[in-house]
Amino acid sequence: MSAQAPEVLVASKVELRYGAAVAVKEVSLSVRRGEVVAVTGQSGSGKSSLLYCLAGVLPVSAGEVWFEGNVLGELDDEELSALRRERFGFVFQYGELLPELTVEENTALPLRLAGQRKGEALELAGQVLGRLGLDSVRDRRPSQVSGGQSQRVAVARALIHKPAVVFADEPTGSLDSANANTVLEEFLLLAKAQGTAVVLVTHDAAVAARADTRYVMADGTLTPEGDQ
Ligand SMILES: Nc1ncnc2c1ncn2[C@@H]1O[C@H](COP(=O)(O)OP(=O)(O)OP(=O)(O)O)[C@@H](O)[C@H]1O
Repeated sequence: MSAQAPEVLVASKVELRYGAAVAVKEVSLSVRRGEVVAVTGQSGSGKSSLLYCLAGVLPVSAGEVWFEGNVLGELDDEELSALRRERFGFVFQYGELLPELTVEENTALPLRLAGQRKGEALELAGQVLGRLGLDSVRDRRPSQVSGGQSQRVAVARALIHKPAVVFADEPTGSLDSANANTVLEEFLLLAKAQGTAVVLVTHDAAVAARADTRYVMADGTLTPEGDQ
């Protein structure tokens, strides 16, 4: 990744409190176009809380998150939803596919939500699924595919609309290590190919090792790896 790539997401002294408890403490971070950033740390250290702040899912208690020239906290609900839908992608531990839709329909969902016609959306979904080796399962429901296939579908859905940033919370945490490695590799290759930045939360050092930049979260504080 080029050091010259522009910043797409910048957090400045972000804090998140749940009542009196401070889960994220004065975290500053910048993510460049196409950069893969990993955040590791023990359970309860605040990784997921930080991810939700960066993605505009939870409002910050203090500080600011900047994305494409906007402060997330200054957008109204409609603007924020549109931004999350169109410019961000999400992958979670268990894929979180919609059970009543086929693999292909699940993948096409972000394009459909952005108003793209069904035929075009499904065609693009078919292409992405093909790149991830999922041609043979495109008409199946999520309950009829394996765990690894299901996570690949989640990856396809997160990337299909070419978002600026994908937020991934333990994206391979439900897979065995061989499967996790392959899915992660395909995920990061596809993201790189389209210039999508990835913010990856994981407790797994082997997963974090694939990132361009690594941070460690401890007790709500974020530190570049090696600086502890
Ligand atoms: N909705 C909530 N209300 C109150 N406290 C919360 C809430 N969500 C998380 N916490 C607390 O905030 C702290 C950080 O939690 P968070 O889930 O961000 O950690 P994490 O590093 O992602 O953990 P894990 O690796 O186990 O998912 C923990 O002490 C947790 O108990």
